[in-house]
Amino acid sequence: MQLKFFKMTGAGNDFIMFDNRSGKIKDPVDLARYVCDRHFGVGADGIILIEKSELADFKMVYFNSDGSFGGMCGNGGRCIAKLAYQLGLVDRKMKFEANGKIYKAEILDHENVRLWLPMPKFKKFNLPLKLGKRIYKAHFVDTGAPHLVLFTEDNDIEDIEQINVNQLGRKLRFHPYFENGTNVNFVSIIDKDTIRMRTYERGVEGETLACGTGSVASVITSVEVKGLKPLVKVKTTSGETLLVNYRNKGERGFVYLEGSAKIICEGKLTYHDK
Ligand SMILES: N[C@H](CCC[C@H](N)C(=O)O)C(=O)O
Repeated sequence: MQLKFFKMTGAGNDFIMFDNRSGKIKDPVDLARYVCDRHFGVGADGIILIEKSELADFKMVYFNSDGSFGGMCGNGGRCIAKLAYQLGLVDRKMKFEANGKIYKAEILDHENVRLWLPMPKFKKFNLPLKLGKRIYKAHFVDTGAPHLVLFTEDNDIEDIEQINVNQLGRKLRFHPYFENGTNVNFVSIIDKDTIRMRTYERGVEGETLACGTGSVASVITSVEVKGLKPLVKVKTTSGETLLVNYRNKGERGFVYLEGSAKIICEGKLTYHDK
C-alpha cells in the first residue's frame, strides 16, 4: 500500500508522521522499524500516528525506531500539534491524548510550539545506582516517559561533551532497578537558568539530538534539587535550545516545554504490511 507521510523534526529529534484516523495502519511496530531505518527507510528516531480520540481533539500514538511503544514524546508532541494545525484539524490551541494522558499544546509562531504536560506523579530524587564498582548519584522522573537524570558535578564527570553517552547511557538504561528500562539524561548546570543536556534514548538505543520529556525531567530535577530558577533553557546536542517552565505550587502548578517543530517534507511511502 501507499502511505502518505510527513517527516518532521522537533529540535533535532526526528519523526515520520502518519494520519491514521482511518485506522489503515495495522502494524505500526513493523512500520516503525522499516521506515525509521536511516539507510533502507526514510530515517527517524520514531513514528507518530494521529488517531481519533474520544477525550480530546486527537490521539498521538508513538513508537520508537526499534518498534517499541514509546508512551509519550515531548518533541514528537510538539510536532504532532504543528501537523494537526497545518492539516486544519485544530486551531492554535488544542488538546490531545497520548498513552492515556491529556496534553495541551499551542502553536506560538511559524516555528515554535508550547506543550503543557501533566505534573509528573512519580519522582525519586537522590537515587544511588550501583554499576560495577561505582555508585552513580541519580534522580528519576516519569514525565510520560521514564527518565534518569545524572548531574555531571555529582558524578565526577568533568566535561559533559566527553561522556561516551552511547556506552555509559546504555549501561544505565538497562540497569535492573528499572523494570521497563529508562531513558538516561546527563546534565551540566551552566548557570541559574541554563543547563546542557545529553540523552541516551530507550528504543532508539543511542544518543538523540534532543529529548523533550528528558528536558522536562532534567529541569524539574534541576529546580527541585539544585535550586535553578525557571524558565530554564536546555542546550541540546543539536545546538537548539528548548525552554522549560515549571511551578510546583499544588493546584496552580504547571510544567511546559517549548521549542521548534518543523515539517521537513512530505511524501508517499510504498509499504507492504506484514
Ligand atoms: N524523544 C522523546 C522521548 C522518547 C522516550 C522514548 N525513547 C521512550 O521512553 O521509550 C521526547 O522528546 O520526549
